[in-house]
Amino acid sequence: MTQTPQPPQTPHQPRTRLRIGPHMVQPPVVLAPMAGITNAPFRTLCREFSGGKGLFVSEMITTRALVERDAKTMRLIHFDGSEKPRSIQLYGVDPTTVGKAVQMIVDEDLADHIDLNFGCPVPKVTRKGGGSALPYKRHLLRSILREAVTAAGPLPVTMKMRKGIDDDHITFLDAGRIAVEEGVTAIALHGRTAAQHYGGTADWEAIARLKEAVPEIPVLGNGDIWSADDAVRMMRETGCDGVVVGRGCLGRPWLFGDLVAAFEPGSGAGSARPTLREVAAVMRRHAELLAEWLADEERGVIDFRKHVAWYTKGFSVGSEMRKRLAITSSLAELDALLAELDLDQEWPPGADGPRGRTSGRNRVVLPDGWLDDPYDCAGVGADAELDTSGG
Ligand SMILES: Cc1cc2nc3c(=O)[nH]c(=O)nc-3n(C[C@H](O)[C@H](O)[C@H](O)COP(=O)(O)O)c2cc1C
Repeated sequence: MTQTPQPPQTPHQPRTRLRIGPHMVQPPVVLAPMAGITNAPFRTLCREFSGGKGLFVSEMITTRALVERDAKTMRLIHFDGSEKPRSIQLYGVDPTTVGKAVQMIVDEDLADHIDLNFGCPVPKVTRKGGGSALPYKRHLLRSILREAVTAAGPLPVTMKMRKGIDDDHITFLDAGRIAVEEGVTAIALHGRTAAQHYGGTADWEAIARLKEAVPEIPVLGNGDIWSADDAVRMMRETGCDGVVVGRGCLGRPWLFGDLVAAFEPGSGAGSARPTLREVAAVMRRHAELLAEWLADEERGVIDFRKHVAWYTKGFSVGSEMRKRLAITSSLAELDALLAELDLDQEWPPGADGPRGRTSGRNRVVLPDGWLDDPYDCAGVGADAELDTSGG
């Protein structure tokens, strides 16, 4: 893919490796777990661009569905044979169920790394005290981490969280200390509160503060990395040990190649600027991988539809064609439509920068009295696990 040359790296080269338990992640770049997105096909695409370097976290798996061996969940935990380490993200609200899910992963050799999600801001979940509302209850957080780490044995357990519920109820520093005390291996911090949802800009200063507060373990910074330069800058500015990249990869899996290159000393790497022809080839591959994974071409192509707008962002494709692309249900149909595009278009400057969810929200819906006492022994109902839309 066409590269735009960049100035050489400054002498302040950020660290180039990250240890997650026994796993060396080199360079220290992690694909953020994204429900409905980071399934095995998408991880494969990103790995193809990164040359296999980096860490690629699965979609969020709810612990109850896992222990109940729900059929869809069992498919979601599928890893390609070449994925090493296999990194799975769990979301659970009940310490016992989380422990059982982790035990199952260990006993059945389902993964090599477990990440726990405490960042989900959706009202359906926070209303019950789950997701990003949960770390406010320090004892419950501690119990979940303890059960997970104990059951995991030698498998590293990491956690991913937001800054807190809102600016008046910040939890990440307490949660970080609790995580260290309970033997968590690394922490990823998305520099937003639940109240911010995806609005505003991520607070990288909070990442720096967490790094100071938990010097014992690696801190991974997350939020608003849209280019490889952003990743390098976040590491420099915050002192974090690695970066977690989410929305920047939507419809842009080649960003992973840029990220890896940016950490290769003296690479002078730039950013991939694919033509629409190159983008179309990636779209075709993505749809094909989904069809193979689902063992059903129609379902695969239908699942691919959500990616169309991200892949074509900024290109002159026309709203009519975008609509037609978003209702395809076979690879042949997709091929025919892609062939109709003006494939010689250069990468449009407008396609850099933010993409995916960007909206804010002001109020976090919580259970009655949730904020009264951070140290009570609150539990959270199993229905707080019902939502699977992620983080
Ligand atoms: C579509 C979508 C799904 C997500 N699903 C999850 C998830 O399952 N687990 C999780 O911890 N975070 C999830 N997130 C949050 C991301 O992992 C990440 O923290 C967030 O997007 C901020 O990083 P970014 O600015 O690089 O996108 C999701 C985000 C998006 C946009």
